[in-house]
Amino acid sequence: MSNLGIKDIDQVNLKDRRLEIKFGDNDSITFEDCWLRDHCRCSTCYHADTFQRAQHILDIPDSTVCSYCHDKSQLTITWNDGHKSTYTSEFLAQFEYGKWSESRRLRPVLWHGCQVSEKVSRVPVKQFLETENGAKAVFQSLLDFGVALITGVEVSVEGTEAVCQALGGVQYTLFGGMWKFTTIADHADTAYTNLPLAVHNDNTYFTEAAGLQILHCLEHSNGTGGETILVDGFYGATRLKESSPEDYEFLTTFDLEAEYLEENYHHKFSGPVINIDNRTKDLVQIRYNVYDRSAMAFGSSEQCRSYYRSLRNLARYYQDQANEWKFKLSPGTVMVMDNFRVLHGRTAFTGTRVLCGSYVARSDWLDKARTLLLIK
Ligand SMILES: C[N+](C)(C)CCCC[C@H](N)C(=O)O
Ligand SMILES: O=C(O)CCC(=O)C(=O)O
Repeated sequence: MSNLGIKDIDQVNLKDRRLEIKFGDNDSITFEDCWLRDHCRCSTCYHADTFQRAQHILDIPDSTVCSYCHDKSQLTITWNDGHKSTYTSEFLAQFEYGKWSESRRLRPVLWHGCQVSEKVSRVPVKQFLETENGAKAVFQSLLDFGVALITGVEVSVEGTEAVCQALGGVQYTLFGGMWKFTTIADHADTAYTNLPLAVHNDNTYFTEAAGLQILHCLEHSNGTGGETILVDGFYGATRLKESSPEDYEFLTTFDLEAEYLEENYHHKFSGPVINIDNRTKDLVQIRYNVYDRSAMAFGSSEQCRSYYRSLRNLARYYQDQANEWKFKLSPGTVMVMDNFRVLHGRTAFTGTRVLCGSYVARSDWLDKARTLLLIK
């Protein structure tokens, strides 16, 4: 018992078909024999160079523990078919369920109103592109608040593209890769007008909506308006859960259909407006765009009425001016937002207003955050 480090193996007991491992800090983890055999890291079972399992799940023998021995730093099992597996204490200690599960949760910091402006990172483009700390500041701000600003960017599509690439890579959609838009109707969407747009998420009609949306205002001349409005979709959903739990429940389970129609294009997807993680019940994605809802049939009058009641109750939080962060984008500052969380809109405008930007897939920006060790 003496001189044990925190994650040293202290004791191992075999009970039925599971091994209970006690660590130096009195934590204990119980592993099923099938799990242990599946997690054997020997070169027959695991390609250490590609980090992939080497055996098909159907080829892993249903074996039992024949004998085992351990010291502080590792456990070795001899299986009844003669195979030997060795596991380090460090490897095994990661799989305490509560800690493992907690380590995978994202921890968004909910916000409402313009005070978030003081918290969101504003990172000079050179620091973002060339330093690890600059990149970390941008991705941490996206993880915390769902928004980051990058300053001093060259006022051009090319200058913006360099930023989009570093955020995870330009995602190609029907709107193009890097897009530039103004009041010319290049696509069948009100974004391409000077009309106001109430806050929304983009791509509610895709099987997977874009992860990030990047917007850079290249020009706004001879006119007024065109202010950007941002709202934290997780904040409104959380408030709805407190005030009307049945509406929250409805919006997490009812599949709302959304669609995009244009000549030669017809996207359609059905899914909940509020998406939660099955395991933790944490919010994962808000899929909210009142304009892109398709015309739907309902299974019962009760379902139809619940739909209107719950969506309106959520919309009240999203339309509440007290929850808005409203500001004017200016040339040189690139705005990045998490399209799974933050709703964006704009006020009507006059004059010549040109924006450019792109989408980035969620998998691709989370990959950047993970390689920077900001998430597991
Ligand atoms: C960003 N960009 C101008 C290219 C397209 C905007 C599309 C907005 C659309 N109503 C949607 O919900 O997806
Ligand atoms: O014009 C803007 O500022 C935003 C446009 C918009 O909401 C969109 O492209 O989805």
